[in-house]
Parts: sequence; C-alpha cells; structure tokens
Amino acid sequence: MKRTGLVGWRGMVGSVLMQRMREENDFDQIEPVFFSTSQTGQPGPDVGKDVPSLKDANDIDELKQMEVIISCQGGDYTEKVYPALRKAGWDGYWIDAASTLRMKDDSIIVLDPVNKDVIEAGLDKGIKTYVGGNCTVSLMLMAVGGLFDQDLVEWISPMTYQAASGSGAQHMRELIRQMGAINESVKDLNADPATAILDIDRQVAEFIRSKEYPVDQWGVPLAGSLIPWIDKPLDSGQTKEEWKAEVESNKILGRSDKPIPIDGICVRIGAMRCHSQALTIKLNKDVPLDEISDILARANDWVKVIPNDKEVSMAELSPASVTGKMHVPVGRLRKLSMGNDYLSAFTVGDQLLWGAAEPLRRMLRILLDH
Ligand SMILES: NC(=O)C1=CN([C@@H]2O[C@H](COP(=O)(O)OP(=O)(O)OC[C@H]3O[C@@H](n4cnc5c(N)ncnc54)[C@H](OP(=O)(O)O)[C@@H]3O)[C@@H](O)[C@H]2O)C=CC1
Ligand SMILES: N[C@@H](CC(=O)OP(=O)(O)O)C(=O)O
Repeated sequence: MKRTGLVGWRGMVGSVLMQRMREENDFDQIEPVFFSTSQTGQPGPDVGKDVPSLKDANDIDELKQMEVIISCQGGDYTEKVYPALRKAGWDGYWIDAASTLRMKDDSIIVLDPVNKDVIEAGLDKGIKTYVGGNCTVSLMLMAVGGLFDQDLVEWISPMTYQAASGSGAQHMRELIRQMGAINESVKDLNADPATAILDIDRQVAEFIRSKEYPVDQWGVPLAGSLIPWIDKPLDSGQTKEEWKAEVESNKILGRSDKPIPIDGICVRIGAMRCHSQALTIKLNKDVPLDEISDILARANDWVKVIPNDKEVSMAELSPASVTGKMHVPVGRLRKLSMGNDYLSAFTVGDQLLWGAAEPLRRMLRILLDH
C-alpha cells in the first residue's frame, strides 16, 4: 500500500475529492496521511480506518516520507513546496489540482477517459508529476473527445458560461448574497401584481449599480449580470482562461507539436458549480449528424448525448440538472448555416467533479494499478 499524503483536503475541491474517494473505497487501497497548513496535530478525518493526526503541510521532512502526494491546496502552495521537495531529493508521485505545473515539460495533464495512453506512457517513462486540467478544458474534452479520437476536428471556438465555484467558496457565497439582496430590494413591489414591471426593473438596475449591492469578492455584479473576463489578461488579448483551452487541450491529447486551434471567450455567469460551453466546431469533413452522435456517445462512459429537442434540452442540458452529477451531457447538435462541416454543440459539466477532483482520484488508481 502506497503511503499517500493528502494536502488541501479541507478545501472545496479537496472536500469533493474526499467524498469521491470515500464513495469509491479508494482509502482501502492506500495508507493515507493527512496534512494541513493550519491544523497540525489535530485528529485526521474519518475515512473508515485509523489515520495519524494531521501533519504540517509545510514540513518538507514529513512530506518526504510519502510515496504519493495529492494536493488540492492551490497554486501558491505548489509553487512554494513542490520545488523545495524535489530539491530535497524527493522522488515520489505528485498529483495536483493547481495549474502551476500543468505546462511543464516533465508533467502530464490527466484526464484518463481521454488520454489514458498518454498517462500510461508517462508512467512507463518515469514521469512523476500529474496535474488535473483546467475545468473548462477537461469538461469540453469529456463532452467531445470522440471527435478528436476520430481526428475530425479542424478547430473549435468555445464560448463559456462558467460557474461561481471556479473562483472559490467565498465567491459562491457572495453570489447567493447578491441574489438575495436583489429580491429583498424589490420584494414588496414584486409581491404586488399591479406594479409595472418597468418600475421593478428600474429599481433593480439602480440597486445593482448602488453601493448597497455586495461586490467585495467579485468586484462587480454577477447576479442579475455577467462578467466577460476570467483570470489575468495576456498580451495576446486573451484572458489566461481562454489561453488554456488550446494549450492544455493539445497537451492532454498528446499533440502539442501539431496543435488544433481552440479559442473563444470565457464568461462568468451566476451558476453555482456547473460550467457550460457553447461550441462552434469546424469539422475537417462533412459527417452526418447521426454518425456524430454515435461517435460522441461511444467515447467514454460519462458523456450523454441529448437529442436536439426543446423539452429534453431544457430539462437535461442545464447546470440545475447536472450539478453534483458525474455525467457530462452534450446536445444542441446541429449543422450551422455556414456549411455542413460546421457543427454546433452545447455541453454542461460539474466543475468540481470532472472539472477538478475526479481526474485526480482516478490518476491515483491508475498509479496503484500500474
Ligand atoms: N482543476 C480545476 O479546474 C480547479 C482547480 N482548483 C485548484 O484547487 C485549489 C483549491 O481551491 P479550493 O478548494 O477552492 O480552495 P479552498 O480555499 O476551499 O481551500 C484551500 C485551503 O484553505 C484552507 N482553509 C482555511 N479555512 C478553511 C475552512 N474554513 N474550510 C476549509 N478549508 C479551509 C485549507 O487548508 P489548511 O487545512 O491547510 O488550512 C484548504 O485546504 C485552487 O487554488 C486551484 O489551484 C480549483 C477549482 C477548479
Ligand atoms: N479558472 C477556473 C477555475 C480554476 O481553478 O482553473 P485552473 O485550475 O485552470 O486555475 C474558473 O474560474 O472557472
């Protein structure tokens, strides 16, 4: 049994990882050791077996005792601890949710339903660093990976509708406060059916722009609005989130030498933890829609092709329906008026499951079975 250190397990991504590891009995397969940057010495969590009290996540000597370390603690932690640990001679496996090490030459981005071959080849070559992909990237590839498998994609332009969870727990809480505050600001007017809707609308708009509206985390309104910018600006004019689509997808697919262009606009909306994406896909040939549906559906056990039908799309292709679920629906499949080699698709996925925690726990299992 591999001695496995878990760092960041108390956080939002880490809690989802713990939940999935309990559900899949992963703790039976490892000797877990829990770390914390703030709770050293306190009892470890209940995982159905005895675990030592919490170790200090900044103690390189303690971390060095681990054969595997899984971190959901964030990029600042990885930046500080990972180089120090390697410099101290640690040769174990590092599995990480943070983006810090994703594009390094000696790391692999893990999404095994899409790139198990790349992962296995990495393990054979002795690569020791495995990083979960960006959430929108992983969810897009879970949805349309079949088209890449069949080498049908010339380019993709994703337009995203990203949930609050991508910015962390405090941002999710503020989104809820914003929703509540809007309702509160016009509650009486809204309760009276005789009120003119434009009066309610005017009052909502004034409130959202006022100092009373809670924007400490987001900086601007999200509920009742949207934010067309995610992460830092780059010289290219892209945001860093937009840049990740092409570089990470191609690295996951093992084709960074001949990259497929993937570029679009990333937008934050008021969903809780499901990212959605509208994809414009340029196929490199005209493939009939029924064949495309088959190719998509066959690609992995979690993708679910939704017929292009109003009722089913409204019911099943939404954050409200997908939140907390493992499946990744993809629908609104149709040929665009630009030509038969232009395909539209709309996909939704839980940003904390396949978008963050699930690829990490599956990487651990692949490593244990290798
Ligand atoms: N792959 C992806 O798409 C995604 C990746 N991420 C990555 O995961 C990282 C972690 O994100 P996230 O889980 O949102 O971070 P959180 O802020 O929820 O948790 C990070 C750490 O904060 C500490 N902490 C302090 N107070 C509390 C508290 N009251 N409850 C829980 N934890 C607390 C814990 O560390 P301690 O025990 O040491 O105090 C915890 O591990 C991100 O920085 C990002 O790198 C995030 C989202 C998606
Ligand atoms: N940036 C993503 C979340 C995230 O943590 O991404 P990354 O793991 O690439 O930093 C979002 O805001 O939705």
